[in-house]
Amino acid sequence: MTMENISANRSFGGWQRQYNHYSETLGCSMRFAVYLPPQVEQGEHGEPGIKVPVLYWLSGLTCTDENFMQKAGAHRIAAELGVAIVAPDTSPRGDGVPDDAEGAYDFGLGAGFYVNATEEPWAKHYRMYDYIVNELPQLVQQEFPVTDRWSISGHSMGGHGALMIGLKNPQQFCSVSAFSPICNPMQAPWGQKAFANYLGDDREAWRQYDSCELIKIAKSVPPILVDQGSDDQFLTEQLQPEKLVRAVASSGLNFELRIQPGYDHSYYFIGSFIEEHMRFHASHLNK
Ligand SMILES: N[C@@H](CCC(=O)N[C@@H](CSC=O)C(=O)NCC(=O)O)C(=O)O
Repeated sequence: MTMENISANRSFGGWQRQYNHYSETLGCSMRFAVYLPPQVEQGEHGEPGIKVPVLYWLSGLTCTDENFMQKAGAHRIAAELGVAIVAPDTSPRGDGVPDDAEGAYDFGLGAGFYVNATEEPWAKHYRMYDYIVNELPQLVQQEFPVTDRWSISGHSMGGHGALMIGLKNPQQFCSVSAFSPICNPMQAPWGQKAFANYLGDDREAWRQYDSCELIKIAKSVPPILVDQGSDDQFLTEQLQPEKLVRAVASSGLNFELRIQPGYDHSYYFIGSFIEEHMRFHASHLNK
């Protein structure tokens, strides 16, 4: 696996970098961003750098690897805690990758929904589940000074991705968190559109990617933290956190959902609580 460094910026004593690489899983060139905290270069007293744990961040509809890194304000706290952040793109892209005919923001490019598509013309490239769970972590482990302690978080479509991937891979992630996740995509317009196109009409095939369905059958899951703004414009129709609460009820799982009064769906909300999520993840990554 080879990759090309396309940007590098000093940030809070560490480095924000972007890379291009050819993804065999997705059949196209992909860009991702990584924040490496100062600890990888040098210890506090001049001792050699160390390997650090990783937080994978999955972004929402219309995003690339850049939204979170530029808008969330996570670098300062990642630098303090000694946690690397990896932010992939939200779909395959490039020549030959099909898009929604109308260029809709909620399907196709920028809207991979973190599933492995089985329907044409999507099945060849739209394999974001395998990319996030397998190919990208392998590349990150190979190329960066990181440990095998990983957590996962995300926003909206990426919140769905983080919850779903964490629930399906409890051994791989030390903790899971989400901002404003699409909790029950099988029952939400964004999810129904994506799943019908990527997975076909058989709703049984949708269950494997729906957090509410997965949580009902989960035996052990990593600790989960969810934040949801009470004034989120997508709350009732698309996000439906009450369904997640209902699915978790009486399960005994380590799960907390907090409704944050007055907050909306934007990165101002993420920026307001990212420090708490980073500290939550660090407490589990460093166990
Ligand atoms: N119509 C809007 C919708 C796009 C939007 O709100 N995207 C959110 C994620 S929504 C769920 O996955 C987002 O994170 N946008 C990027 C940002 O930097 O705010 C539109 O087309 O803008």
